[in-house]
Amino acid sequence: MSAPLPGIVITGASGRMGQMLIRSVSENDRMRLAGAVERKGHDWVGRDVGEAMGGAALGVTVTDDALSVFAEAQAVIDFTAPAATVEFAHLAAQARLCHVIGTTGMEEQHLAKIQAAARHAVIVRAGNMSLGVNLLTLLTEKVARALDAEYDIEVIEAHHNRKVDAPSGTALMLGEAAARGRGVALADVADRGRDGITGARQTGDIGFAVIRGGDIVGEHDVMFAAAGERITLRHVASDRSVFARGALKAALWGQDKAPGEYDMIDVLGLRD
Ligand SMILES: NC(=O)C1=CN([C@@H]2O[C@H](COP(=O)(O)OP(=O)(O)OC[C@H]3O[C@@H](n4cnc5c(N)ncnc54)[C@H](OP(=O)(O)O)[C@@H]3O)[C@@H](O)[C@H]2O)C=CC1
Ligand SMILES: O=C(O)C1=N[C@H](C(=O)O)C[C@H](O)C1
Repeated sequence: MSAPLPGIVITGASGRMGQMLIRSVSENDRMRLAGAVERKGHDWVGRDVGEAMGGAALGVTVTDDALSVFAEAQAVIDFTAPAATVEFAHLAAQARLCHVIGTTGMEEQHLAKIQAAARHAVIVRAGNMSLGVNLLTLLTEKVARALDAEYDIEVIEAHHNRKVDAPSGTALMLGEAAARGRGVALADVADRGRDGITGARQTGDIGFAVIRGGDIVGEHDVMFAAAGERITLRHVASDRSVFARGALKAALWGQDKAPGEYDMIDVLGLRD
């Protein structure tokens, strides 16, 4: 008899990523959809998640009781909001299932709680789950290491008009990679908001610029600008399925790992 397929729970089921993940999990023959979670009072709670999405029934009823579905599953994929993710991390640690976190906009207080939860369960967290962006972080680090501070580093990101956090999680990942390449701490050199008489750019700063508009899925440039030349590394996501693909891979990868916090570089086997 073959082993049962790992059961996957999706939180924030009605969201842009939630719906993409429900579709991806239910179409994947290496896993089964084990639950769909929405917040208390949401009008999807109590409905079949496939029907709530406007399609065929999937045999999974949306619940607001996360722990009840976590207890019967092997992984939860969570693209929601920082406060919700901290709560889910606590429940996932209780149920000892793998928690894949795509949520961005985390502050220190959220990260500390997630780190505590990772003592009891596997957590895979990344501001961007796509293969392309994770490769781009490695390239960014390498280019930043090769160039001196005469090359001004600017990270430019563009997203849809519903996005609530800025700079994006991906932009911050790329900024961290550039800072690592330079051998500095991003917190010491990040320039995140320019407006008015800002003074000239400080040598060594890593600047961030943010665009919000329409239905842009996610675009990121890392620019290295010097006198007489400019290098730009670019990633363009045109479909959210690239994020879902990485998240599903992470959920399977996490099944036999020891408790701890991991990222997509671990999942993709790209760590030196
Ligand atoms: N790491 C990656 O690769 C990617 C990360 N993201 C990140 O994922 C997150 C979600 O993005 P997106 O899908 O576009 O956002 P949406 O706003 O479309 O979806 C968020 C979902 O989470 C739900 N939610 C919020 N709080 C709770 C809660 N307490 N309990 C249950 N559900 C809750 C929302 O419900 P409600 O509508 O009721 O508020 C909503 O359904 C963002 O942080 C985004 O930056 C996005 C794409 C890729
Ligand atoms: O909110 C989004 O949409 C996205 N968020 C992530 C981020 O903050 O970088 C990843 C992706 O760019 C889409």
